[in-house]
Amino acid sequence: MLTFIGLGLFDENDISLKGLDAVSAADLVYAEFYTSRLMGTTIEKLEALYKKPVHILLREDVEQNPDWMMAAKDKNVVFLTGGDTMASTTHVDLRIRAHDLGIETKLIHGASIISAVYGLSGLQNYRFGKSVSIPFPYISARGNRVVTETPYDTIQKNKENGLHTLVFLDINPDHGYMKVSEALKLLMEVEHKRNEGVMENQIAVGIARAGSDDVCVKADFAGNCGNFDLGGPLQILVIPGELHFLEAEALVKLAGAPDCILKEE
Ligand SMILES: C[S@@+](CC[C@H](N)C(=O)[O-])C[C@H]1O[C@@H](n2cnc3c(N)ncnc32)[C@H](O)[C@@H]1O
Repeated sequence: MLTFIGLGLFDENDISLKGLDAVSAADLVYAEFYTSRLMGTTIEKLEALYKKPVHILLREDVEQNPDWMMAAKDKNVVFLTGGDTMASTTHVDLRIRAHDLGIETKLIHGASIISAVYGLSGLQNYRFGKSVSIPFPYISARGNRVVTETPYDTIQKNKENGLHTLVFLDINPDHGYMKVSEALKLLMEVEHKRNEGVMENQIAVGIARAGSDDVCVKADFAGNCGNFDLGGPLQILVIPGELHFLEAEALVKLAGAPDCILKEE
């Protein structure tokens, strides 16, 4: 049996009791932390809680050579991830691979950043369009710095349909954890390059450290990048589309957005 377990949002105590029982009963424990991280804990703390070793998988172990899962044919193997267990396509792919190998699978869910965003911002889940990820800029083969423009386009398309965009921020071994302020600067860079003037006067919502006691939620105009200094990681960004009056009220009262967004209604 291969059991996929979501660890929740912040530290070792965010796992469900069901999840903890499954880890305690497991013969082998694997985890990946490249799609998300639990910033409030360490591998040592997880191992102390589970009373067994946790084997950390690299991206290639998960996406290219998941041969470790063969043990699940006759053992209880658990696979741990930050957040919920199936919130990334990678994990669905892994489950399908297990199915094709004749391995039985089971899911034990955890709190996800996706639903935490709705609660923390007051933005309603049915008003979100396609989500997007912003990667760190990279240097092309010709030596140019390249800023990916797809996130900007997706945000504009969602906005045309009145929809909000959830923007995941890059976690990268070389660059670290992207912050909301950096993401906004990258979006603004695309905007200036295209000479379009919509982003600056657009409300943005930044959320940092969801699930911790130190959670921070801030809404302001995207042009005020300096007001989005939210402290440490992890961070996530939302670019709202049309605001329902309750959503606008929540952003003003719960996230410090300027009052003028209420007058737009
Ligand atoms: C690709 S998503 C993976 C989502 C995860 N499987 C889940 O269900 O929560 C990871 C991104 O979500 C955001 N994120 C995840 N946990 C977060 C947290 N506790 N607070 C703020 N942002 C978070 C970050 O932008 C991070 O790079």
